[in-house]
Amino acid sequence: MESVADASRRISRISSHLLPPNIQMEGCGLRRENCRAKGAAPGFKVAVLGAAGGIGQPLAMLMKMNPLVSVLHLYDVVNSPGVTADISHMDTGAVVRGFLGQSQLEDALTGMDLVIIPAGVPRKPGMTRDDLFNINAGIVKTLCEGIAKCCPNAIVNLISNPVNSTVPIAAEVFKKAGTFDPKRLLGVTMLDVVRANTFVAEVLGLDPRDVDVPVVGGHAGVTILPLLSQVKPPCAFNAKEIDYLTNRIQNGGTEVVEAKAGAGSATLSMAYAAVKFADACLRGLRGDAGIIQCAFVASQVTELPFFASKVRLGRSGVEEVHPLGPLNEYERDGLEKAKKELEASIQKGVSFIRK
Ligand SMILES: NC(=O)c1ccc[n+]([C@@H]2O[C@H](COP(=O)([O-])OP(=O)(O)OC[C@H]3O[C@@H](n4cnc5c(N)ncnc54)[C@H](O)[C@@H]3O)[C@@H](O)[C@H]2O)c1
Ligand SMILES: O=C(O)C[C@H](O)C(=O)O
Repeated sequence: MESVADASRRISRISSHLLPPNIQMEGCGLRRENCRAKGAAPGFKVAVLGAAGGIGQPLAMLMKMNPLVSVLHLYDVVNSPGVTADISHMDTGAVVRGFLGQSQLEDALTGMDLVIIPAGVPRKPGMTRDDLFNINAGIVKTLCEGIAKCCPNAIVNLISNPVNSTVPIAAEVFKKAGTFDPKRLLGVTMLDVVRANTFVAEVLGLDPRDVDVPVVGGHAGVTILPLLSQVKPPCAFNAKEIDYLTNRIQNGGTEVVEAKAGAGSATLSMAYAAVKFADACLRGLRGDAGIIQCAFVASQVTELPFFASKVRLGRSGVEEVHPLGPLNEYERDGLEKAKKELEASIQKGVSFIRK
């Protein structure tokens, strides 16, 4: 089996050119460095950390297809050379470079505009997201230390679970490094919105693309709070529908974990949601107006320091955190339950760094 050191050397060779790592062309007398490619076209530089994983691979593929991306860095502690070689053959504009192992983390991050983090272990049946804390907290800490050092102005999209704790961990790492900008740290809760749109559309008999359900709070169990009273297009649900939809949206992740029966959690729908969210962040960075998405961010919308709600994205990241709007009694009850659990998860993340 190839050692990490050998694989590192191999990926360095592959990554040392702006051209994709296609086969060596000496056989026909042409070396890669003699090709006429001038390097990356204008666009954003994006890194995916955990790029060889279940989410990372389809996410990397979809980001390679995004016309706003000019450079795509794929980092993982295993298998990134293969994923990089594979994706680099796609005939889209982004130049792809691979990075393997901690020794290449800084190169992976330097100069990035957006860093997407799906690194970490997923759930198995019977586990909660919080059961992932012990492993994923350390992974997120290390990666965020790298971001603070190498690309402190990058927008960070944090996917690794438990999001309700990993976002506070990231914030504490950045505070310690003196680089924390609350506008640039976003926990990705887009999958909850994607699921909510799908399930609500099913109940209403609509096309999910025409449905918009705000989902606020956090990203675990009762902290996932769909605001069904604010669905667009405006509609009414009966009590049975509200119970069914709220439970299904809150337990959508568990539904997938159980169906995968030990083979991990949502990867494909998550990659789709992550790319939808990353694309919104990039359009905001480009200066597009009126880009609103839900995300778990530093917030004053409740008394908690972090909360998921609608945010307006722009050139500096989160430019405005929207208030929750009018809630009905069912949602007000849900909000109290969500806040109780969220407070403990946030505190757990903060203590992990401050201890
Ligand atoms: N926010 C959400 O909505 C959401 C949705 C789905 C999954 N998730 C979470 O995303 C995470 C990844 O899920 P997955 O299914 O892709 O898991 P996976 O095990 O398939 O992939 C994780 C990848 O992370 C890599 N990794 C581990 N340690 C690393 C490190 N220190 N640096 C860089 N990479 C490292 C692994 O090598 C692996 O390739 C899990 O924590 C999961 O719970 C979040
Ligand atoms: O459920 C999980 O563990 C993964 C993810 O958070 C999800 O919502 O699918």
